[in-house]
Amino acid sequence: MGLPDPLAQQVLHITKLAGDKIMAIYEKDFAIYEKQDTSPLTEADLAAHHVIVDELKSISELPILSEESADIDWQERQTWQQYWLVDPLDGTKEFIKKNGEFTVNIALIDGGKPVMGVVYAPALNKAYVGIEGKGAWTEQDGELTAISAKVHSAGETWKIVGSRSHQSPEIQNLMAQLDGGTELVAMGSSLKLCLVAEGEAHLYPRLGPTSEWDTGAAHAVATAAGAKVTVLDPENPLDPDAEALTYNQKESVLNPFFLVSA
Ligand SMILES: Nc1ncnc2c1ncn2[C@@H]1O[C@H](COP(=O)(O)O)[C@@H](OP(=O)(O)O)[C@H]1O
Ligand SMILES: [Mg+2]
Repeated sequence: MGLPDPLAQQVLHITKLAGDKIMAIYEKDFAIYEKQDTSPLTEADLAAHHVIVDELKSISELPILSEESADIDWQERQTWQQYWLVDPLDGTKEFIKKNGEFTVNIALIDGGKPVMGVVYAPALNKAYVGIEGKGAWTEQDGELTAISAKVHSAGETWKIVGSRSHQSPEIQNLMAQLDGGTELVAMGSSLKLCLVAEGEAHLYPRLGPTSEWDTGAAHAVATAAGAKVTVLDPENPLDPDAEALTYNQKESVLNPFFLVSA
């Protein structure tokens, strides 16, 4: 049985096409690039971007905002009710380090909210899909498995997702406010939000810069799996009334700090 939404099925297919382009470059010996002007990262990023844009245009007339073509006027973006938000290759450090934790990200945003998203990690052969009101799944070798965020229960060790690339005193501070032990789970790219979506972690506090395309798709997966993605105030990191993270509501595409919580 496939996904309960033909559009999501098509988007999943598109992320796979982009993943194939990325893997063809990832599997090369990066040393061959030393004598060229280009880098494997740029080549993989652009190859994925082009296939995603071509394929999305063939199935939909909605505008596309991709990290690789993000110079679209705020004047124009303000007119968008729905659009595709794309990060063709998230986790560039992970790609270069060859640890496999990089992703292809496509989100459908409607009225500032991610309503459908696919995150595909080609090197891990694993995809995450979230569809508002219908649920969230992982997909591996054609097999779909429903996922859901798992709320922390009393006495359990808090599993907190952290960046492989940066740590901060604010995160230490947040961890000090939690009752019970804490364990840090390291992960690269948008897979960090997916860990909360699939119940492998309770919290992902992001106290560092990200852009909207870094989070849109995984945000859709997380919320469809029952998690929350809210704006994080470092002074009050566990505020139960924190507002949802939104998209395309301001000129800058930078996200505020945010918290993903099961
Ligand atoms: N100064 C900055 N401004 C905007 N985004 C930034 C940033 N520094 C890091 N990021 C974002 O954080 C992501 C890496 O996060 P992490 O280290 O947690 O995996 C990067 O994704 P890319 O790898 O796609 O560039 C990048 O988009
Ligand atoms: Mg990115």
